[in-house]
Amino acid sequence: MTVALETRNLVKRFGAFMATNDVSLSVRQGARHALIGPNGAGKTTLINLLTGALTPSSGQVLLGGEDITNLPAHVRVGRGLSRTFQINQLFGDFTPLESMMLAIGEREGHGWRAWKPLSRDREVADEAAQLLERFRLVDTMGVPTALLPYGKQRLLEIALAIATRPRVLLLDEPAAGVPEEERHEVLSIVRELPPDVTVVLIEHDMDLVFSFADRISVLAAGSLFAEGTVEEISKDRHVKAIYLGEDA
Ligand SMILES: Nc1ncnc2c1ncn2[C@@H]1O[C@H](COP(=O)(O)OP(=O)(O)OP(=O)(O)O)[C@@H](O)[C@H]1O
Repeated sequence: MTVALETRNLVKRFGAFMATNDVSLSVRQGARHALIGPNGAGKTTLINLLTGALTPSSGQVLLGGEDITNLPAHVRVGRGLSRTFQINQLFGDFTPLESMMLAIGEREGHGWRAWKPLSRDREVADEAAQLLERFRLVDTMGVPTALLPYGKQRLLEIALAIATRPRVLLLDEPAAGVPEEERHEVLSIVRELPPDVTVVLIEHDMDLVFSFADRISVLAAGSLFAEGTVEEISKDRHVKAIYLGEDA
C-alpha cells in the first residue's frame, strides 16, 4: 500500500488546550478518505496543520513519504497538496472558463500578464475544456461566477483545485450550503476523479460521507478515535455514541 499523506504523533496546542492530540493518520494513495467527528473535534485544525496554515506544536506531516512539516503552505501546493475552502473565494466577475484558464496558466508559471496570449494557447484551452466538462460546467462556462447556482460555484472551486494537479486534495465541507438535490452531484464527481488524486474530505452530512468514502477516520476531542471502512464505522457502537448519536 502506498501512503499518500501521513501524520506522525501530530500535536497542536492553543495555550493549555490540545486541539490535536497525538494524531497519527495514514491516507493511502487513491483513497476517498473522510474525516469526521463532532463539533470542535479538531477536524479543521488538522486540515490546517496538513496544509501549513498552522504550525504543529510537535509531530510530523509527510506527503508521499517526504517530510513537509516545516514547508510553507504555497510550497506544499507546489508539491501536490491542494485544498478548497469552506468560504467562497471565487472571483465573481470571472467566468468559469476565465478562472480555469488562469488557474492552469498559473500552474504553468505564466502568471497574470500572460493571461491574454494564454487564451490563444491551444493546450491550455483544451485542458480547461476537459476540466469544465468533467465538472459539468460546460453549459455555464461563459456565465459570471457570481451568477452561478451555488452548487456550480462549489464545483468550480474543486475544479480549480484540480487544475493545480494535486496528488492530494483536501476538501473542507465542499457541499456546505449546497441545496440537497445538488449535494450528491458535487461529491459523486469528486469520487470519480482519477485514482492518482487522493481525496481527504471533512463533511458533516453522514449520508454524503457514507456514499463517498472508502475509509473513515473519526476524531474526538483532538484524538483519532476510530478508523475503518464505511461498514465498520457505521456499525461501531462507540462512534455512534460520540458522533452519530448526536444526530439521532
Ligand atoms: N486559534 C485557536 N485558538 C484557540 N482555540 C482554537 C483555535 N482554533 C481552534 N480552537 C479550538 O480547537 C478545537 C477544535 O476546533 P476545530 O475548528 O478544529 O474543530 P472542528 O472539528 O473543525 O469543529 P467544527 O466541526 O465545529 O468545524 C475547538 O475547541 C476550538 O475552539
